Amino acid sequence: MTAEMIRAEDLDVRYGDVRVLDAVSLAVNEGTFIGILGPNGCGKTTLIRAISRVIDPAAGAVYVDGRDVGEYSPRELATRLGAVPQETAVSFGFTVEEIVQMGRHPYLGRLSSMKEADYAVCREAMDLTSTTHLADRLITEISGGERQRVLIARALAQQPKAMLLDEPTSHLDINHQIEVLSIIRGLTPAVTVVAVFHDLNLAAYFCDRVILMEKAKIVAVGTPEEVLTDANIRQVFGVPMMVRTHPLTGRPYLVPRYEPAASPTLSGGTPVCVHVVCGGGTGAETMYALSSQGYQVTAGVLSANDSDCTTAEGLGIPVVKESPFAPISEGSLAEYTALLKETDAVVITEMPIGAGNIANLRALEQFPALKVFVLARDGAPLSSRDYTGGEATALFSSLCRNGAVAVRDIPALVAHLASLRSGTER
Ligand SMILES: Nc1ncnc2c1ncn2[C@@H]1O[C@H](COP(=O)(O)OP(=O)(O)OP(=O)(O)O)[C@@H](O)[C@H]1O
Repeated sequence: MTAEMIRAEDLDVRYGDVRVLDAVSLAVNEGTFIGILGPNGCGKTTLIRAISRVIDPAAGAVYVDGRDVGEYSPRELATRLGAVPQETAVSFGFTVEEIVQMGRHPYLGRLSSMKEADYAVCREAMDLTSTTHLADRLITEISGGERQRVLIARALAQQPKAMLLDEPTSHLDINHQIEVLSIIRGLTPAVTVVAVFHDLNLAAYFCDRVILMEKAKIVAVGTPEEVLTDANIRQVFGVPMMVRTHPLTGRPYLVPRYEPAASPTLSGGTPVCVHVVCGGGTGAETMYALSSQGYQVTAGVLSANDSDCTTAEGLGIPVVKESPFAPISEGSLAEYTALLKETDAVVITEMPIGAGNIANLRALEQFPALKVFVLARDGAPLSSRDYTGGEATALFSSLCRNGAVAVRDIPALVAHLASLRSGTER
């Protein structure tokens, strides 16, 4: 069984009357990389500080490597826990090399000085963090990002069994974010790592497990897949997200989207429904724009491996799906026509039309009263996308005779839909 490196039990921390940690418990297994996430002010730094005994909790206990932190001398604790604080302002007058060498203090006797082995550990720590070239510079005269890497080097020089890092990448550019987190990741499993993150995607990629905090409490713990769900992020940060699996890493990645404004309604008070007929990525922008503005969007029929299908699902849009490369089946067609009966308008994007999806257009002929908008953002003639030998072009002509409206861009589409909403176009 994996041993626990850090255990916190029922931690309570207050500042005056304000409780900033409320009965927080957590267990961190040896050798893992845990990310702590949560909105500003929820207590992430306080939790890190309480674990490293920078602050004393009003109640609760912390165990590091099987012992109550209160039983360690500060020196002993420093050989178990290396802390990299959020605040990177450090004392005036020290060189980078001296700052890193401070990491060896827990190993030195009161009067003993650094030995070759201690210098070697410091050199390695500086090497790992790409700070060797800064050795003689004053800590006050380097950039925030460089300082952050120096403080990581100092913590590494402590050769701790666990590292606690408070936003270790907050001052780093993307290159150094990845470099530093790769270094930290590389420390595991020899070192256990607990790090506060603001970037959900970096946490999703680098961490084995994540902890999600909200208002002084932990609200979710688990793998990034388990914790970083749209529902959890929406609850804690109030931001709706599209959660996908990164095609290259297999890890979740999150893209924020706008919370729909108050749902537009038809004059009768019901939400405006818009069905998007799309494919091959031509529908993403339309679905996103309309759902962001509170329209009740549906989509399809789409092949299950079409990127528009993935987008619809990511946006929580009901979508009629068909098996990849199969023609539209009777079942899908029935689902599609059921949606058409309920919708207020249909938008056709600039998708290529072939034998696989022509049924999407044929079905529209059964609903001559339906308001149809044809997006023509690329200005290309329909014939250039018609792979049906002319049937699609003929169907479009017929739709236009029935009053389908060509719109040149999404703002124009939204303007039409808004007049639908106000009842002037019905
Ligand atoms: N020394 C202090 N005195 C009084 N209140 C404090 C002190 N330090 C933090 N707080 C308050 O405690 C709460 C938690 O702060 P903490 O720094 O732990 O949050 P955080 O989740 O790390 O936030 P951020 O993401 O902004 O860094 C906040 O409301 C903060 O204002």
